[in-house]
Amino acid sequence: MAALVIYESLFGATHEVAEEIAAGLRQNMRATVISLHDLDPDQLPQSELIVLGAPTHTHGLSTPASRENAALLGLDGYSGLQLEHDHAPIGMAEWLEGAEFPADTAFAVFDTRIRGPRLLVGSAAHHLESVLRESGIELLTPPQSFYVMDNHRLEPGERERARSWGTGIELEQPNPFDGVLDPAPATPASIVVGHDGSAQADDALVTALELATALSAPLVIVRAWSIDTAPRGALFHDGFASPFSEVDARVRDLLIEETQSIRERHPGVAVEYQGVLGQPAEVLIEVSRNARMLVVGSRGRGGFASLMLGSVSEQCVRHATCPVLVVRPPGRDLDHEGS
Ligand SMILES: Cc1cc2nc3c(=O)[nH]c(=O)nc-3n(C[C@H](O)[C@H](O)[C@H](O)COP(=O)(O)O)c2cc1C
Repeated sequence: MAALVIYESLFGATHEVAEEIAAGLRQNMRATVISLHDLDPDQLPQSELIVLGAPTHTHGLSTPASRENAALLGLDGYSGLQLEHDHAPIGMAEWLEGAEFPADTAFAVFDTRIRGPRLLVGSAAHHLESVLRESGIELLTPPQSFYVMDNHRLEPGERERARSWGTGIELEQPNPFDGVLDPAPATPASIVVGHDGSAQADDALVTALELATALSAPLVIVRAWSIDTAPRGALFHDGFASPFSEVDARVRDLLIEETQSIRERHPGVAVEYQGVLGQPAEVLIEVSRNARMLVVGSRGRGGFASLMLGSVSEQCVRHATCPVLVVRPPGRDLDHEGS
């Protein structure tokens, strides 16, 4: 999840607020702060959330004339105010006229202004809201104002308020289970084989490849994963939880790597790989729903314990909707195992 806080600021107050809001946002997502004048348009499509902030000038967003007045104030030497930029050719209103945003971007807006009834002092944030609304964009959260004193500096406590407003902006998180409990079903001509990385899964794979060769059938090799069995380092990066689709891809890569030497013995078989979050039997039954056959090892990584609890192969035999072949390890007598 990434947010971009874009601000316009003449004397620095809106800039300060933008930094605090970004610090708050970082509790939940990555956040970058950028002045309107340094913005690279390529940054816009990379952000799920865009927060826009501007100072209130003459009741709304700044205009060329109001910025000129601000520049005079900043240059008079008495006010103690320093301009953020020597030259600020455009303001938020002008920039928005030419800006293009990806359709699914979420927006929030804020301003800095003098404390007082909005009808009297105006609000750049409300102006921003109506400009965005004209383009069909609705805000994620109501416009927010942060107050400056007569000297244009932030009132005490406003930085803290800005930070907690940032923390409170919540994007609707994509459902991490979207799609994952709905793995792609194998085609009716395919043979599906489960592979959990165990020696017995290798045996099942050898048999499945032999059958696929004999029947000229495509093969789907499936590995189910859970939080406990996900590859090391796949669940988090840079301190953020990876989307499950990314972990699926890592599991799939590992599956390709671990089954390569066996697969190479049957170069004529068309093979597809799937890494899927879910309970192994459920995933295998789902993928093989319409398939020609499901092939599983008699035991997976769970060994004896999983056999006692009802092994994957047993659940597949009971519940799969296609024929199931359970491959015994060569030269072993299952009747006497574990006793
Ligand atoms: C030309 C000019 C016009 C302003 N008009 C308003 C106004 O109508 N309402 C208001 O609340 N503040 C007004 N202000 C005060 C600004 O809101 C204040 O300068 C701003 O919040 C400071 O933010 P900045 O440091 O990021 O530029 C005005 C300031 C300037 C320089």
